[in-house]
Amino acid sequence: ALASARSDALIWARDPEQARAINQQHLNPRYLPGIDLPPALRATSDFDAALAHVLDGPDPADRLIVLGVPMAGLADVCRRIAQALPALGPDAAPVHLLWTCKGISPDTHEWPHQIVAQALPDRPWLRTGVLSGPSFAREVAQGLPVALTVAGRDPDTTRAAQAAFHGTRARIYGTRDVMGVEVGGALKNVMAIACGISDGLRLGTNARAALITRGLAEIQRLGVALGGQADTFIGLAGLGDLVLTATGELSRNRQVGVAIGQGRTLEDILAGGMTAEGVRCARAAQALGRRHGLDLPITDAVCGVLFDGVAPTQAVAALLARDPRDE
Ligand SMILES: NC(=O)C1=CN([C@@H]2O[C@H](COP(=O)(O)OP(=O)(O)OC[C@H]3O[C@@H](n4cnc5c(N)ncnc54)[C@H](OP(=O)(O)O)[C@@H]3O)[C@@H](O)[C@H]2O)C=CC1
Ligand SMILES: O=C(CO)COP(=O)(O)O
Repeated sequence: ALASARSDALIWARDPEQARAINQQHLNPRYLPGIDLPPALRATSDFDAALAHVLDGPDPADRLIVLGVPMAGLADVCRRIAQALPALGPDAAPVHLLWTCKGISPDTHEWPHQIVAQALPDRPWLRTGVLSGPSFAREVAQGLPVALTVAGRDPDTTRAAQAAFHGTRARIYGTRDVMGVEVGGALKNVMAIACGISDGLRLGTNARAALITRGLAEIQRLGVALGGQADTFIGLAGLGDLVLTATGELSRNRQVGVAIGQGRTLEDILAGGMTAEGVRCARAAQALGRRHGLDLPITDAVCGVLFDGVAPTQAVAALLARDPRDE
């Protein structure tokens, strides 16, 4: 998206072959086959060179890094940034660092902003935030319109992201609610698995709408308990991304659910190495809910099916048999 409107967008890929394909053929055959990338987009597999490119740009007000790695790679990439970024003085122009990952650490139950803060402490010139919302990568790469939320504690960060993407096909809304945006992004993946299971079982569109609506209530319940703002969950990073992922055929989390509903095993589905963040974060969401004394029945049902051998039909029956309650 950035390279569609600016000539200075540089992508770093750890695989030199991928960087070469982007530079020479303007293609990303592994992840976005068949899509022509903007000719202005350049790539490198040299991490230090990528960081130098950010620091040496002509406009010091324009230093922006977007981390597009999955949760499993976030700490690692942040540590590399910590090693490679020189210490800048207190008067240095800020460097804005955004991440796109959606999830919770399965081991430590940490959120992305906590992982980033731990890996990159004591750098007042580094301003951080999360970029999230309904955004299938393939559609963004095709130049189709997309609206996203950027959340950062410092308004400079949201402004920097909005300015960087202005003039592209991506429209960015700002908020300060980092926690709410991260909870929305992580939990919608769990709900997308639930909707996929329902659709794989051919339970119909009424059931899907029920799961989306009650799933949103569950996401909001956890998000507010963790300090997020209730309104965030009816925005792009909440309802927007939930609707997209629970219903859109491009969603990998939804695809996992559909395959399970059709009778395949999780091991078999993930054997190809597909990133489905909802699988990795469902248990952590469940644990956080329990710690806060919250009722998260859909998350519990997804965990039961994914990890505890509960049959999908049995999980549906258990959800329907819960005691009646007020909406
Ligand atoms: N795909 C989408 O439509 C969207 C994804 N997201 C979120 O963004 C995050 C990234 O998703 P996505 O791009 O789809 O993930 P993919 O797994 O498809 O791609 C990840 C990219 O990150 C690289 N990578 C993975 N681990 C590391 C690491 N430890 N160090 C360096 N590079 C690494 C991969 O490199 P290599 O090929 O060498 O393995 C690959 O280039 C996820 O949390 C996802 O939920 C958010 C919005 C939309
Ligand atoms: O987060 C996404 C769209 O906003 C991508 O969803 P999947 O990870 O389920 O493909």
